Amino acid sequence: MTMSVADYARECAAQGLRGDYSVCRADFTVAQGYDYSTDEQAVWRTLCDRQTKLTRKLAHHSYLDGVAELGLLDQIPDFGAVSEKLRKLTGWEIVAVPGLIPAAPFFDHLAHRRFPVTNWLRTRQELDYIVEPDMFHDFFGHVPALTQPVFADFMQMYGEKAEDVIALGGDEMITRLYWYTAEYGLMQEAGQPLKAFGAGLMSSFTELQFAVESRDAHHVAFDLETVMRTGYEIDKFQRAYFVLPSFDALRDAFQTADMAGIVGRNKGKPALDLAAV
Ligand SMILES: C[C@H](O)[C@H](O)[C@H]1CNc2nc(N)[nH]c(=O)c2N1
Ligand SMILES: N[C@@H](Cc1ccccc1)C(=O)O
Ligand SMILES: [Fe+2]
Repeated sequence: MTMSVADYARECAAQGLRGDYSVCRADFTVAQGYDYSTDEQAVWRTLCDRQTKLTRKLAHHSYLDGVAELGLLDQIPDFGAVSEKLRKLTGWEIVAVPGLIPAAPFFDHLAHRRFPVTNWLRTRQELDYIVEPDMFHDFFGHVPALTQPVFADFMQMYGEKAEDVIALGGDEMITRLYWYTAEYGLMQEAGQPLKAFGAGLMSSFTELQFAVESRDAHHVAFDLETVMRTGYEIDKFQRAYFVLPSFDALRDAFQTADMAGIVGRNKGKPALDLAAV
């Protein structure tokens, strides 16, 4: 692992990130510490109610199938109980983290079928959008699809491949790929208008609508190498969203990619300007 918890804690504090990294284990996990206030429980229910009305209409069926399977969004999830359920369905579990964690430990968790979920919740002032991942994003956005066997396998493979790419020096490139697919991807669905696929869209009231429905949203056809060259910002609406033809197309692109070639060609080059793609 390239970064120590202490160094990362200093970096996050300097950037104004909200998590308490002082209590992290070496793999960046913490105890969930289930002691949420009644006000936080109310914020959780409000978030779920508002967002479920949107996802019903705008989310890809692969996500909605997961929500149906996972059920129960009426209170802040107990990570232990959810993990028990997931373990039976797909062999995944969720682990608590204090917030954003570095790419290497993040992908190592995925490779071992553990999904990191932040243990704190956004405030009432951030119902529409928050600039860093919180529990609502991590749980509501990412966890439902982990109940689906094909997706569950894909996410583990993602973690494994990512570790290979990081070893080649491509940590920025693999992070962009994750960003523009798992976080902000759009996906086509037979006989349907364009749908949202990425978790960063599922958890934001305003960006979900913008990305899928706004005429100002810039949509670009998915191309793996282009994605891996395209820079991003985590705290603003995305300047472009890549459109995936299907889940199978994503998996195939991933499986057949010549990652060593891509990294070799692009390492050290400046990120692509989104206005140009
Ligand atoms: C891999 C890439 O950096 C990506 O944005 C990861 C990093 N760390 C994370 N950490 C948390 N808690 N949640 C996330 O969604 C991510 N995403
Ligand atoms: N912007 C997302 C949260 C998020 C931040 C950073 C990275 C990924 C997701 C939301 O409002 O829910
Ligand atoms: Fe995320």
